[in-house]
Amino acid sequence: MKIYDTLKGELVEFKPIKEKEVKMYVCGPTVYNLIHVGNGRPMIVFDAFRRFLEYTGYKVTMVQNFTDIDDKIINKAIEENVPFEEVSERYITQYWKDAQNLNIRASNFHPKTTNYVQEIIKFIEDLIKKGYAYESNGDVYFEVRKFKDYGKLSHRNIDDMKSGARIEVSDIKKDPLDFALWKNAKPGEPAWESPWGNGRPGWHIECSVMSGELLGETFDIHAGGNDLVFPHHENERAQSMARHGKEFANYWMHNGMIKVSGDKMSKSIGNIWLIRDVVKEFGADTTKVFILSKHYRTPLDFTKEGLEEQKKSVTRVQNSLIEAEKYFNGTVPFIKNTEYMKQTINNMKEALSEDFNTPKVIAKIFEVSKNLNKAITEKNEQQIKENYHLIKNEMGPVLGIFEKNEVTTNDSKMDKVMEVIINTRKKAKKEKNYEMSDYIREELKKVGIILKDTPQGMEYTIQ
Ligand SMILES: Nc1ncnc2c1ncn2[C@@H]1O[C@H](COP(=O)(O)OP(=O)(O)OP(=O)(O)O)[C@@H](O)[C@H]1O
Ligand SMILES: [Zn+2]
Repeated sequence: MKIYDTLKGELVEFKPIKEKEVKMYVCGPTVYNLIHVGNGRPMIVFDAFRRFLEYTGYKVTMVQNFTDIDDKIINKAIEENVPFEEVSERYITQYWKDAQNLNIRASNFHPKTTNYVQEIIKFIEDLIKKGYAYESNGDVYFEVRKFKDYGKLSHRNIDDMKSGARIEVSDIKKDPLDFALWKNAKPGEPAWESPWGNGRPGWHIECSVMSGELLGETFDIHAGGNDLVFPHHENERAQSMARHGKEFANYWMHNGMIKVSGDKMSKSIGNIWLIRDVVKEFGADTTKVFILSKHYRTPLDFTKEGLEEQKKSVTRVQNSLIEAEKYFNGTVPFIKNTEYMKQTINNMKEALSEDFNTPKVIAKIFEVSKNLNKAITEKNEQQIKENYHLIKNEMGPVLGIFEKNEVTTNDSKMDKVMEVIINTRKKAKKEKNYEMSDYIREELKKVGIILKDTPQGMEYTIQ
């Protein structure tokens, strides 16, 4: 399998540290707001990548952190006049709702920064001992010039960076490039005791610590959005390599940005689309297909038109699956992989082994769905089974799409619930409990569900 490694700046052959095992770390969200489509991209892409690794026989250990202490969280807590934990816990809970709606599997570990403060302190103490960090005014800084490899991941030259205008000048740092490992707490801010006084961890250190604790000092793949390459990942790498004296992550994978009219979709710019709103309007499959139909490293323009377009194709696939199920009265019989199936599966594996080329696989799914429709029209049972199982049990699950019948599941569940309600009302009427039967009718009416007596029995309509 080949992947593009940001550090080497080229496609490279992937070789895990331990045969058939992959340990990977994905930078997770800072939990002070609801997840937007931009944050959704690494979730969707790396969930699919992990599924593919597992599909090809790797045992994967995946870690995705929650940054649950940070300036943005503190500011939100001050705004709302609540403890910072209330903000972070609220958005972690909401994260899980979004992840579940998107059919994204939980990682093996979801560590939170605040649970690793002692390990963080220890890590910083080691960096100071080794001469890579210094204390200043209750803060602790990493001394970038001491780490010879600095800039290698983001392909930047340390002297060019220094002349860059965006780095603030401060008299408490030895060098403007030095970054905070530990921040002295201002009065009233959340703080932990440390050898440097009360304070809290800087942003980058948490990922070095949690990845090291859960995956080891050197692990296979580090992933995240490409907005994190510098400074976040450059700094993570510097800290970890300075402390352990060995490579941090063997491969670096970065997804491109979701953009809106040319700008990065971002909370700070305010051009965000919440993932839950998009899933509600277009469904999880369309949201995921929209993202996976572009190669993960390229920028992707978010437009409603783009989603609408994608929804048409996705609905065609969903309908073809439903029609196949109907053809066999519910369950499409199992079939042993035929030559056609084996070849299609091999094509998929080849595409995904070439820097995770999901657009090729999505295009193939659309083609297989067309074949499925044709087979249904021609009543060719063998081909119905082949094409159906290719989508439903091979290509779909590998990417995390078309696993649930989005079109029907809710409708049929709703039918079932309504059947129970209608029967309860019937029973109430039979027992002359008119108060109860009227209550049921009126309460349903309030939410726009109208009961109607028809020659076939009681029916309902939703307004
Ligand atoms: N527009 C985007 N497109 C793709 N990935 C993104 C985008 N915005 C954030 N990410 C990724 O989402 C993950 C979670 O990031 P985080 O919560 O730190 O968001 P963020 O970068 O602070 O968002 P924002 O810029 O909206 O404040 C990271 O891997 C980050 O790279
Ligand atoms: Zn990180």
